[in-house]
Amino acid sequence: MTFALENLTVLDLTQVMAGPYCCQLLGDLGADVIKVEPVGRGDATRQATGHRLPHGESAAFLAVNRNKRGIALDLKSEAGRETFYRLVDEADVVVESFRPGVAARLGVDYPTLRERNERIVYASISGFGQTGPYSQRAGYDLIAQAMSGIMSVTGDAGGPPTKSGVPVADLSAGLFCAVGILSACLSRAATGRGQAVDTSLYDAALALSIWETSELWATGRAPGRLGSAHRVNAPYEALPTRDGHLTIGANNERLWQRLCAVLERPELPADERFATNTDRVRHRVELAGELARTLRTRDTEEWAELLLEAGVPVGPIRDYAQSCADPHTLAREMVLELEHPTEGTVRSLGVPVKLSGTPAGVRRVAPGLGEHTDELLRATGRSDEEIRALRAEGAVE
Ligand SMILES: CC(C)(COP(=O)(O)OP(=O)(O)OC[C@H]1O[C@@H](n2cnc3c(N)ncnc32)[C@H](O)[C@@H]1OP(=O)(O)O)[C@@H](O)C(=O)NCCC(=O)NCCSC(=O)C(=O)O
Repeated sequence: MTFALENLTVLDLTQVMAGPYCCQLLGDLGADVIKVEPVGRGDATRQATGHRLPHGESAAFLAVNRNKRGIALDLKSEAGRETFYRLVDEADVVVESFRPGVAARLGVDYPTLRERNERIVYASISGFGQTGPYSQRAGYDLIAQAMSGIMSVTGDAGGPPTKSGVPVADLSAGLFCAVGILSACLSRAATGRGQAVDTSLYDAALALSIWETSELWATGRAPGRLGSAHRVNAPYEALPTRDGHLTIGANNERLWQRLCAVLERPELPADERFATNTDRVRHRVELAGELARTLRTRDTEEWAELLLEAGVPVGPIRDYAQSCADPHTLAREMVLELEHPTEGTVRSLGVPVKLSGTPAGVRRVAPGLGEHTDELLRATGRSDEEIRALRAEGAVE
């Protein structure tokens, strides 16, 4: 076996980011992912205004659709739907991220597909889930971050509500969905039956809010914004140096003592305001002021070197140009260079899970719209003549 999921066939009906990211992850781990897109336009991200590579490809589309083959089907036509059903007969997993109700209208909902293939694992990603008062609403990452509470705790105290810089609701919905799919596949190995997997951006965003909800339930008060600081540990935040900021995470007694030793501030651990972690959290602003007073005497790099030598977890704040060029990033294969047929060399993020026996890998760049339509139709038993007829009636592209 070369790849962990090489025996898994996934039909990817998803669009934009959360669903495509989930399916790409399965593809990175070796699944045969077949992206099924509408004829003519494809996934909205192909067209969306956004960053274009020199020959016109959407950078965002390429970023979440590698390791997939592509077929374009008009699921509103009978022939297109029948073609999809043939793919379902041979597939293990279907993933969709339509607005709830759309899959049923298209005839690709779970009850319909289960009739064709009772082993199918059917995963849905939606804004708010398949049940509950908001289930019929469309959803985006921004809305989930707002309504879950994430925006109320992001940003500086006293500042405006802020969205996380990366779409955490989308990405975590994709990740939770992948965990759900793999769990359902393991369960199917024992029972022979598939099941539905229901994940949403909203549930995922709330599920990430571990410290925040534990604070709410422990204190009875909704937590507020803390900038870069931690809710229950101190010192643990970005602190100013002579030329910038350094993030310092000295959130146990040993690390706290070492930090004070490197800063040559032995009076701080003796100060009763800072005696225990609870005291330090309570007096966090004063503590940050004390630490900043010393940290401002040297540059970020100098402090980082001294503190790392003492084993204190610290790091400078960098932009993506810096992090992507870091030798450590490259050593961990977290930036890959792939060959695209029209764009030449394109960069892509590496896979953050390293499997020792069946390592994940990138086998192909994102497909063009309908790039593998013919080969996939042939695999479902269609003759060249039938393929021509399907294409002529607009059922496939
Ligand atoms: C993303 C959306 C808001 C986009 O809304 P819409 O543009 O209205 O798309 P919908 O899903 O409702 O439906 C798309 C329409 O395309 C039709 N459709 C889709 N595929 C096909 C094919 N293959 N053939 C024919 N027709 C098709 C489908 O029937 C619908 O038409 P009709 O049948 O005629 O209605 C919604 O899909 C949604 O809430 N999705 C779930 C959550 C999600 O994944 N959100 C985006 C995460 S990314 C994100 O947040 C971010 O990047 O930021």
